[in-house]
Amino acid sequence: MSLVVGLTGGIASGKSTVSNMLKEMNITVIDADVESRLAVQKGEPAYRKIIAEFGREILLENGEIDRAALGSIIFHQEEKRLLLNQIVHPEVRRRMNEKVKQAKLHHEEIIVLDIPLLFESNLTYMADKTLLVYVDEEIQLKRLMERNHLSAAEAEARIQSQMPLSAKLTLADAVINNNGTLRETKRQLMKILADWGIHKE
Ligand SMILES: CC(C)(COP(=O)(O)OP(=O)(O)OC[C@H]1O[C@@H](n2cnc3c(N)ncnc32)[C@H](O)[C@@H]1O)[C@@H](O)C(=O)NCCC(=O)NCCS
Ligand SMILES: Nc1ncnc2c1ncn2[C@@H]1O[C@H](COP(=O)(O)OP(=O)(O)OP(=O)(O)O)[C@@H](O)[C@H]1O
Repeated sequence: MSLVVGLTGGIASGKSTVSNMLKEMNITVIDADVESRLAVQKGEPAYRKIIAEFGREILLENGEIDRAALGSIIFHQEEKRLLLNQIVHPEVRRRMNEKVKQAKLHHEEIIVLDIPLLFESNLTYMADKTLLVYVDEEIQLKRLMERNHLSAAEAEARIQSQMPLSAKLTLADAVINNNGTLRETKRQLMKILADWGIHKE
């Protein structure tokens, strides 16, 4: 019976960093952000719905979604964000469920679902355990600004579009404090996996 772990956090809290550590241990990670990108590619059902709702001004020259343009809309207008979520999230859930099914057929010891909005979208039913990657807000803001080359206002708008990380602390089964070094994050990850009966090098 596979252990299904819902990995979550906040934007730029370190989910992908932890996901990469898990992949290095040959653990299957199913990434909601990756599935979300695939779901909105040209020709996909969600692609047509997004154009119908947001217009062709959110397209690049090559006809693909201009992610920066769409982001600048939805991270500043809640009703537009909810509209996009209604279009994209069902497709993401469908695609992830398919991949979970495939992974379970291979009787994998552990399957990790990297879902940024695990708690916001009430998706904890998909997982046996939830693992939060926590970071202090000022570090989160700094890392997001540096990674995405965003202004403080733009980064803050993205952070404010999610449940505060402090509120997620009480919801998760386990927490990795990612304020420190990668080495410290890895050590916490290995201990949590071991506590859950998953022993990796
Ligand atoms: C708005 C979009 C086009 C911006 O694309 P961009 O490449 O800049 O960001 P990316 O997709 O890599 O997301 C980066 C992070 O932003 C946060 N985020 C993305 N979408 C949302 C959302 N609807 N609500 C809150 N936070 C979000 C997540 O922490 C995510 O990890 C894209 O995020 C999108 O299509 N979002 C809607 C689908 C969604 O909710 N995805 C996130 C979880 S499935
Ligand atoms: N412990 C750490 N020390 C220093 N930098 C870190 C640490 N953890 C993550 N980072 C950096 O912070 C940024 C955000 O990390 P990461 O991309 O893993 O976050 P995320 O939660 O996956 O973000 P998103 O919500 O956008 O998917 C990246 O540039 C990453 O290299």
